[in-house]
Amino acid sequence: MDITLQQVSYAYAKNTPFEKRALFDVDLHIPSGSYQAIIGHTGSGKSTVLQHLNALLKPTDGSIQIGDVEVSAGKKNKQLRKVRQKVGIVFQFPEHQLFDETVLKDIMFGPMNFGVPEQEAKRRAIELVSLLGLPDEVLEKSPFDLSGGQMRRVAIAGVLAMNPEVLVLDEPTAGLDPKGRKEIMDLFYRLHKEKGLTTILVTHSMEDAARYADRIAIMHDGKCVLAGTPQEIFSDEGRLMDFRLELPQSMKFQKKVEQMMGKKLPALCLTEEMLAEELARFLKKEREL
Ligand SMILES: Nc1ncnc2c1ncn2[C@@H]1O[C@H](COP(=O)(O)OP(=O)(O)OP(=O)(O)O)[C@@H](O)[C@H]1O
Repeated sequence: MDITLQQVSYAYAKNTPFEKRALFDVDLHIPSGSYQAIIGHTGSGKSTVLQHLNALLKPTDGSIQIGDVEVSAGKKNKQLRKVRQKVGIVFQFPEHQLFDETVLKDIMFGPMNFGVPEQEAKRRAIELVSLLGLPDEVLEKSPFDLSGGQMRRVAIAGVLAMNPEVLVLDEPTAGLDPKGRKEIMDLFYRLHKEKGLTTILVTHSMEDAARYADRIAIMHDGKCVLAGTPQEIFSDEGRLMDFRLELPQSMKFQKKVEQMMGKKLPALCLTEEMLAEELARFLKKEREL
């Protein structure tokens, strides 16, 4: 399901003394099956864009096409429920939204609320608990008796139980330790690859954007100022600095290595693994000469 923002502008508390314009004429096309990262400094408008992606917010000007549903200013739309079913959002600290007395009931709540039969909702919950690396025993436990990392996984299972076509992730690993972060990010990547799940990641992490995304959009002062592949986005450090952003760590290392060697590596290394491989290839070639 493609998502296209056309000239989207948004103002909070419009027509009040507190009016705050947060988005200005944002154009962005997110093709079905892609992994789109949205990056930008604090207050640049990322969360405001994110809330438009499943029509939690409607543009004050412009329009968004979400699959076959168009959401635009002033237009009443009866299909917003359909959009919310298809576009799942994992908000920051999603465990704050857990509420039911058992993990099983909590995960089943969303799908049953949208008319999925109980047996099917239960089947999904059991499958997802295992997919997220949790033991079966947690199903009958209170979500509030779990560790922070386990609660996060249960909350993610609740979003996945809706079988979304698009998964929107708002800093989904905030507050987790490095191992937990990587496990969760790798899991989302696997779901993206294996199920073709369109994935939209809102993040401050240049590393995650470089490692996982195939497209990156940069938000700056409420505008989408750049969009392209990671190679395109990270090829110009000066431009990134204009938007108060930095290169991913691997590319900073790459620059240091190139300075030490006095030679450039042929490719941009978006991850540390890529840098290690590229360097090994380069040194092998040098030895052969
Ligand atoms: N509920 C709100 N009411 C009024 N202004 C808001 C509200 N939410 C956000 N804003 C303002 O809109 C602008 C964009 O905020 P937004 O939260 O979308 O940025 P962000 O890039 O997600 O920031 P962060 O990285 O800190 O989460 C900011 O100037 C912010 O102060």
